[in-house]
Amino acid sequence: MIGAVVIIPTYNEIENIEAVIRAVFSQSNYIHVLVVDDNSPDLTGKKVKALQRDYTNRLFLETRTKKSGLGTAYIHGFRWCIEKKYDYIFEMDADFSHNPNDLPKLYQACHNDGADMSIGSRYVTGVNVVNWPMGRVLLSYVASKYVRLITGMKIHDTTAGFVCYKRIVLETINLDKIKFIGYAFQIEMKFKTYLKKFKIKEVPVIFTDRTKGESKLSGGIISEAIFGVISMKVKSLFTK
Ligand SMILES: Nc1nc2c(ncn2[C@@H]2O[C@H](COP(=O)(O)OP(=O)(O)O[C@H]3O[C@H](CO)[C@@H](O)[C@H](O)[C@@H]3O)[C@@H](O)[C@H]2O)c(=O)[nH]1
Repeated sequence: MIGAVVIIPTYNEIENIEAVIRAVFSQSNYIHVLVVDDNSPDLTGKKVKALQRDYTNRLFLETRTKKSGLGTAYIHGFRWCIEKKYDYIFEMDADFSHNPNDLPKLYQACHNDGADMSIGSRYVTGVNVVNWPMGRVLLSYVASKYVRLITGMKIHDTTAGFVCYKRIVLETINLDKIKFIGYAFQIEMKFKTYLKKFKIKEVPVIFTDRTKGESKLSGGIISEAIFGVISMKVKSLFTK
């Protein structure tokens, strides 16, 4: 996976971070990792610094002062990766809900199969989610259908957070104008990619709920997604 970097946003992921970094590096001798940590009180960032000795010039850490949301962590990471001229830029959770073994499939969709954005999708063939409580599966599945309906995007998993972008996509989208921070951030990135007519390909994956640490999902994140999608669609109609 030459020219590829995986951005891993972290907040209190001390129980997962070492294993997930090692699992990513085991996929390829060329892949790089950027961790964007929000000064986690459990010292996730310190752990990453210690691991940098094992992965010189391949493992990077950006530390922000405080918890500021997943969306802004990714925007911070995107800017860093664009400046460093990586060709393929991944989004991946730290908690193994996204399986690092699927990284090559996402890379291949962009590198060999002509996609500009590939999405590790839970809903291409039914519902491929393991260990999530039924309420969360339903929320996520219904949210994806709702977003598809409102936006018109032909994507099954619109809130997916396991994504590979070609750099050109992130250079084309105006990152200053991305305003959502939670699930809605994932929807907004896909919508802007779709509006710019980039080629999007969904790659089926199995999403497995974390066994260590805690989800940062909150009520605010859900309502941001519900109302944000409508305002995003309405704005797009006026800016055509
Ligand atoms: N730096 C930083 N990282 C964060 C923050 N909030 C969450 N993260 C990191 O972002 C990743 C995902 O966070 P979770 O809290 O585990 O997310 P989730 O609820 O399981 O949501 C996942 O599924 C959603 C769709 O169902 C996705 O929309 C979402 O992006 C994510 O992949 C983890 O690595 C977590 O540490 C934050 O404020 N700052």
